[in-house]
Amino acid sequence: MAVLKLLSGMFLGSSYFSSLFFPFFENFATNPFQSPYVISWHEGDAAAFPYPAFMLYFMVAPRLLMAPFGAAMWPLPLKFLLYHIPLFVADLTMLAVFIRWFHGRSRRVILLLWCSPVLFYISYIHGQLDVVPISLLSVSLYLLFRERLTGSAIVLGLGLAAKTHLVMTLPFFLLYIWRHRERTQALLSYVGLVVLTFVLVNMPFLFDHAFRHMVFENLEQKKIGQVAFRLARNSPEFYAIPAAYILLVFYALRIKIQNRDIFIMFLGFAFGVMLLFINPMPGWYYWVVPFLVYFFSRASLVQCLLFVALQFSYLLYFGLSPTSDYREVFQSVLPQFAQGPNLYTLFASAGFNAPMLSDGAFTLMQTLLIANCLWIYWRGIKALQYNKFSSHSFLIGIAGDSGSGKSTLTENLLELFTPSHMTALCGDDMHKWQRGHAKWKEYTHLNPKGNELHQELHYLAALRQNMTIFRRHYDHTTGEFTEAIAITPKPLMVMEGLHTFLLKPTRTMLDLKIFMSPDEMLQLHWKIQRDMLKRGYSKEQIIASVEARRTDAERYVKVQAHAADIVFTFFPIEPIGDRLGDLDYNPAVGLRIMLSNRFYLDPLLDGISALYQQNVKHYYECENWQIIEFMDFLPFEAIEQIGEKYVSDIQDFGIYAPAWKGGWEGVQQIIVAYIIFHDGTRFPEF
Ligand SMILES: Nc1ncnc2c1ncn2[C@@H]1O[C@H](COP(=O)(O)OP(=O)(O)OP(=O)(O)O)[C@@H](O)[C@H]1O
Ligand SMILES: O=C(CO)[C@H](O)[C@H](O)COP(=O)(O)O
Repeated sequence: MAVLKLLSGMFLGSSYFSSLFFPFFENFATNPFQSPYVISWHEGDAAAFPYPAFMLYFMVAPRLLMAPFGAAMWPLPLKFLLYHIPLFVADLTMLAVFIRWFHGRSRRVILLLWCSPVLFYISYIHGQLDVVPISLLSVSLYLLFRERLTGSAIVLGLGLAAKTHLVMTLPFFLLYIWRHRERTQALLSYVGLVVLTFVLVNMPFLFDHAFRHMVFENLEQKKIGQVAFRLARNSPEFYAIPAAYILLVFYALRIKIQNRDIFIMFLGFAFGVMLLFINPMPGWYYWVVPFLVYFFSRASLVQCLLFVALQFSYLLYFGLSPTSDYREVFQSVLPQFAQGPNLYTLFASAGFNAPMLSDGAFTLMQTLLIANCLWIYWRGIKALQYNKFSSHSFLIGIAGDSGSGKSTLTENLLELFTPSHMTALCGDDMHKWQRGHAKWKEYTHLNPKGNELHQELHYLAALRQNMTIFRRHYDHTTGEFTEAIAITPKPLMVMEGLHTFLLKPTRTMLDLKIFMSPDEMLQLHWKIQRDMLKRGYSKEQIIASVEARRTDAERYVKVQAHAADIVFTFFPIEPIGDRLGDLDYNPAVGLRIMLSNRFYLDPLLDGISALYQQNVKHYYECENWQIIEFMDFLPFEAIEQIGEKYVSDIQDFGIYAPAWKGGWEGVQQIIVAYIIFHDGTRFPEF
């Protein structure tokens, strides 16, 4: 395919390429210190090159590099080849981005994107340059989704400096950044960098009247104002395309661009609007096809037929249109054939109704474009609506005794789901009194009487209704409460504490309940280490406090295990003995996971067993439970591989580089994430 593309680029090309772009590039290549925009302008060729400077530099780079090797005298096909190398590089770059996005679906991406007949025709037969800005757009998006905002802004600025149409994407970028960062400063720096890059790249030409006229006031842009109508005879014109575009931006504002799919769907729509309303140039379809590929890469083969039909109708229409260049593109290899009448003229002279054929093909193409857009709408928005996180936060409760590993698990979940998708609340914030208060002699921290559990219930109910709450925090380093801080609901909320499922209504409200129940000695060992290092207690104080709270731990904390959906039990592989509390002793541990038998985990467990034979034991116990035991530690690479394969929904959720951990912490992340995204949580308790 690569060879075919380059060969085609060498020998074929419409007059756009050969009569407009090619002489323009040659002007610049032979005289790089004189503005080719000014030359074309003086020669009356105002439409020669409607693109800003980055497109010029990028397209002419190989030709300039080859200048010392006599490229000026090379035969035409070789020069054409030089000018197609940048298109080829852009094409390959976009393919690389898509392959990164769709791990495990590279064959489909290669088929739909790299082998797309429409994209092939546009770049290597017709000779339009749209692959360059679209490829830069895909790189900018790639960097954005990896949270590399600076790189993304610079590449978007370069994209704008390749084709100004890209400015249409900017509002969607900003909405996405706002959704993820919620900082005006992030927006301002992003826009600033985009504009700065654009200005710097174009600086050598910005003061030319010729450049400004050719780039900012060209015929293509004027087409945007062509679709207009007057509501009354003397009323002003109503421009349909800007109106449709503004409505689209408002729609994006309303539904909030929260993940990659929705973002890309809006870009597809924004360009789709242009194509639908204006009689499109062949190259314009480059603005929508890659976004369709994005969605069809994950569709069934039957659904892909819709996309195939669109491409077929495109080739049909641009073959039957009165301006078809299907013969003209052969001008440098078969000049006589190229000058012959095109299909439209042939049909007309053979007595067929050529205008009707052409209009019919146009109608088919545009209808299929609408159908394709509706399909990606369904894929992007409807999937979001069905998604369990769209209407209210998904609440995860984590309960367990002091030092049982609640905060550690919460931290690992927070790293995986990121603070833009998850917020954690700590139950200790609901203690009634600060450290040292006389009441703590009457009640232990494990006694519900020492905690505002009903207030916590109100907080949870408010968050569930998407309301912001104001809540103080208990600072363990000072033993004091902080000022109340605002907590806004996120799609995932973790509530961790000693009594998270003690009240019945709280239990009912939680979507997933996790109980931490490590081996007693291990828990004591962990608690001693943590409280000595982080909370300033001595080993003796800690042991005395655990003893004093033992009855309350049994009565109020451990009883919650029966209400859990998942119970994690860590145990030491060897007895801890007299090394209890040694700060430098980290005992090797195993993990036993007890889960409600309503979760269907076989696909995940079979997958893990296939990867790591003999590692997983899975069995059912009593009437409510199933047990998973891992025989061996799973290294980071294994967790990452399992996560990629079995928790791929995390990408639809907007997390494209999940922070998996190795070992047991990774296993906990996998189990929790798998259950969140899979059907287990869809079934209520019967
Ligand atoms: N999976 C684990 N592997 C190794 N160490 C762990 C693990 N989980 C917890 N620990 C150790 O136990 C200590 C206590 O854990 P953590 O702070 O998460 O408990 P907690 O239940 O939140 O306690 P508290 O309710 O008192 O705040 C941690 O400092 C950590 O060193
Ligand atoms: O049980 C506890 C945490 O779950 C703590 O003992 C309780 O929060 C009091 O903390 P501190 O000793 O730092 O004042």
